[in-house]
Amino acid sequence: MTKASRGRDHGDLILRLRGISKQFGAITALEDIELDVHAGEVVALVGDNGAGKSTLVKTLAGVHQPTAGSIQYLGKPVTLDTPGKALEMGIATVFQDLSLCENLDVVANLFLGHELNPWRLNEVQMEVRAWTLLQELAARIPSVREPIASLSGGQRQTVAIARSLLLDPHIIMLDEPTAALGVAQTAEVLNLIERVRDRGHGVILISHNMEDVRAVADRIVVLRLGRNNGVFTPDNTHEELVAAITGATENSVSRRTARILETQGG
Ligand SMILES: Nc1ncnc2c1ncn2[C@@H]1O[C@H](COP(=O)(O)OP(=O)(O)OP(=O)(O)O)[C@@H](O)[C@H]1O
Repeated sequence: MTKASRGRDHGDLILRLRGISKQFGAITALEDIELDVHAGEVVALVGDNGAGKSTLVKTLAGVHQPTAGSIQYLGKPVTLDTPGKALEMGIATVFQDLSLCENLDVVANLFLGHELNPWRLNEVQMEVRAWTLLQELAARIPSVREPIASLSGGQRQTVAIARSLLLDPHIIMLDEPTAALGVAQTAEVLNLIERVRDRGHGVILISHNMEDVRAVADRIVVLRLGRNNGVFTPDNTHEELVAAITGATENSVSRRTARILETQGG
């Protein structure tokens, strides 16, 4: 679980996508996508409905195979054939449905699917490990013996994120982690994302909420109609982001660009 176990340093390039395209029959979901993710950074992936965010995440999660392009992972070209392979290589995904078992407690959910793990932990060891991890993440879970059904939306998201960290992934992808959460719970999840980043994981955050994105992202990658449409930082204005997302031509960015061109033109 330690950083050293995967030999990762903040700033290391973990993932590099070049020219990634994905066709579903006649539909082009992704075209010529570029994306870099470094250790210890939060890259937000934003775009309107149908922009290709889910397709890109599923491609990295080993669910979809790209039709064209290359994926470099830790400096080597890789093929992510299956979800199992992506996970094993250190690319974890927390999908929107969270895949938690309502009737099981936090410990059971954390270790669900890890039955074939090398640790072979007993109940007590699992409980200790669950507590340690949640404490490291400063997660506000009342008790690890609490069934998921009694937790809030933010706490469920926390459990799902903690579970994905058990195998110490290099990359963790979060699909709309704050959707349907209230203000306080959203703040809790955003804090958690920062702590995940501080542990040196590369975080890919999909969100429709620009406030959340601007609060935690180091870089904001905009997709539009399946293509890259700019890389921004939280220093960019809301209008600039919205313009890139919607492709609006008459907006502050286009006006500013026009002014600059006019000045340069004399
Ligand atoms: N399995 C599939 N078969 C056919 N077309 C698909 C499939 N999955 C996605 N698409 C299409 O690919 C395009 C990109 O969809 P995708 O779900 O990746 O967008 P998105 O940015 O995640 O949108 P949303 O925010 O609505 O989830 C859309 O036109 C969609 O209809």
